[in-house]
Amino acid sequence: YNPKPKKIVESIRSFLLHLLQHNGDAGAGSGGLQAATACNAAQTSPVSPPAPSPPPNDAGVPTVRSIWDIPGPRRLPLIGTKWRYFFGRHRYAKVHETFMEMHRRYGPIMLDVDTVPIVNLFDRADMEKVLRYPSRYPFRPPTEIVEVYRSSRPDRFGVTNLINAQGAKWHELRAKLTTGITSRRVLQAFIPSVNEICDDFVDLVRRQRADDGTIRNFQDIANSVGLEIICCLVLGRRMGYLTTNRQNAKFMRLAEAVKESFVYIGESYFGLKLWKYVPTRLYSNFVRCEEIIYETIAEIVYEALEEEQLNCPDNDVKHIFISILQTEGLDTKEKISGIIDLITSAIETLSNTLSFLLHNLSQTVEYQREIAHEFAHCVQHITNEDLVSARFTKACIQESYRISPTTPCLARILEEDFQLSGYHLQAGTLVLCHTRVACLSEDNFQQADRFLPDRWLEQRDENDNVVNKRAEPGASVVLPFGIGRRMCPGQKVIDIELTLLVAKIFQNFEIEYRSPLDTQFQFLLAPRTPIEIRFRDRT
Ligand code: HEM
Repeated sequence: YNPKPKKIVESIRSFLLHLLQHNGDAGAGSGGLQAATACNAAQTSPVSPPAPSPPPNDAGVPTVRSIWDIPGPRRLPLIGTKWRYFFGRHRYAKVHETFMEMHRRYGPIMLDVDTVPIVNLFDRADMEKVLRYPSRYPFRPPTEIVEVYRSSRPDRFGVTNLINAQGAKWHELRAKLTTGITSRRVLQAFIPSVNEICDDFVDLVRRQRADDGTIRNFQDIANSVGLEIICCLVLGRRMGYLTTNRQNAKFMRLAEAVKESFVYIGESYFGLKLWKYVPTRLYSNFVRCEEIIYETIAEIVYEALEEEQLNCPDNDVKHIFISILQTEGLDTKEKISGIIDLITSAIETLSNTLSFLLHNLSQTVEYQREIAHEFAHCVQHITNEDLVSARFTKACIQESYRISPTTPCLARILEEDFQLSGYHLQAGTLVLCHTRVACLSEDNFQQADRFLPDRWLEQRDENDNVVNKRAEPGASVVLPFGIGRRMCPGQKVIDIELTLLVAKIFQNFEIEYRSPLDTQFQFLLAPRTPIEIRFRDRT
């Protein structure tokens, strides 16, 4: 670990520079502190306050304002607006609610100041401008703590990885690591295996539920199914996490380490970031999780590789990880850590998304019946055609992404100057597009706080012709997987996985959420655990 005193000087210098600028809270009234402590306000945002119009110059022509004119919480010497996160652990865990409050208070755009200014966007039109910018290599800010740790382990990791890389290097990694998991042909051929895994999941629920039908730690089996599916896709073999005792201590440690590492990544963005200079407890904990993740998954990958070599498979049916390992132009470390990243990305994201979706569906038993009805004709395996025609199930999933996404915002670095909500932002500015806030705003969705899958359904006549296309004005901000060239390469896998899981669950059970759902920000938005769900056999 290398302390970097130069960086400390840089940070201090940049804050001193900010101090020379306007000092925040310029927008909607006074009392930034008050705004920041009002974190537990209601979840949904009413219609947004309009952007204040630009002040006219002497000739009466509205002037374009700079980044430092953007309203936001008061900026303090050296710590900028970071003080907002210093009020106990809950401030950080509830940061998604704080952003709702910030939107209500400051309007469509808000400035935070960290080591650099961060522009928070809440307005749909602004987000569309930024996210739909036709970029060759979209620029997403890297996760610094991952970069710092990985560069301290050159024995294991290449110079960068897919999630953090930029420019031509990112493009190369993206092309070489994700071709298999995004291929329609590969994924369609994978559907029978996902069917089997989902059947095993249903059996596991039956075996593990208590006498009253309750599963007490639902997140554990949700993690197991996520890992089983991604290992089956990438490594081409069943791991047995759902059917055997392999759901053992080692695997539980892996799932826990993935979850915890997201928490530490999230925390590393806030506060004073002392971990950059000294190995703080946060940094040491993060390293501990990363080591568990690397060692456990590397062991799985190497085991699979050994078996593959023993069986000498036909070249045409190469598994995704073998294709990656045989790719030219990347070094072995980049390939192994790329495979590990793909597997890791698929565990917690799926588990959170499934838990939120089941919570939303548990509120209305008719929705559960409608899903069961949609798949009633599938006695054995569900096919690709069944998945495509399951309109109601897809509408439920889409609505759940809108109302309870696991990724509440998307980050970009502007590649050219932009005018957003009347402010001039220069190329290089870091912006956060708060899609969750926009999805919960009445500006974009009527009855935004209600789970209403019908809003995504077209009206059809008796011959199944569309007679009325529903046009939700806010549809463009429902972006659970991001957008553009940098969007999530796992989307198609998750589409299949989630639809099949929901289909099999409601073919077999009616569910009831037994634990209250509380959300916490852990880099991803996650349900507070443990989650208790009662599964009653469908009669
Ligand atoms: C419900 C599950 C998932 C959600 C909600 C999700 C969401 C996201 C989002 C929002 C991004 C950033 C996109 C952007 O900046 O535009 C992303 C990136 C990424 N995701 Fe996912 N993801 C999920 C599952 C997966 C799975 C299953 C995999 C792997 C198979 C995966 C691998 C990745 C990778 C590698 C990136 C970085 C892509 C790049 O920078 O080029 N994700 N994901």
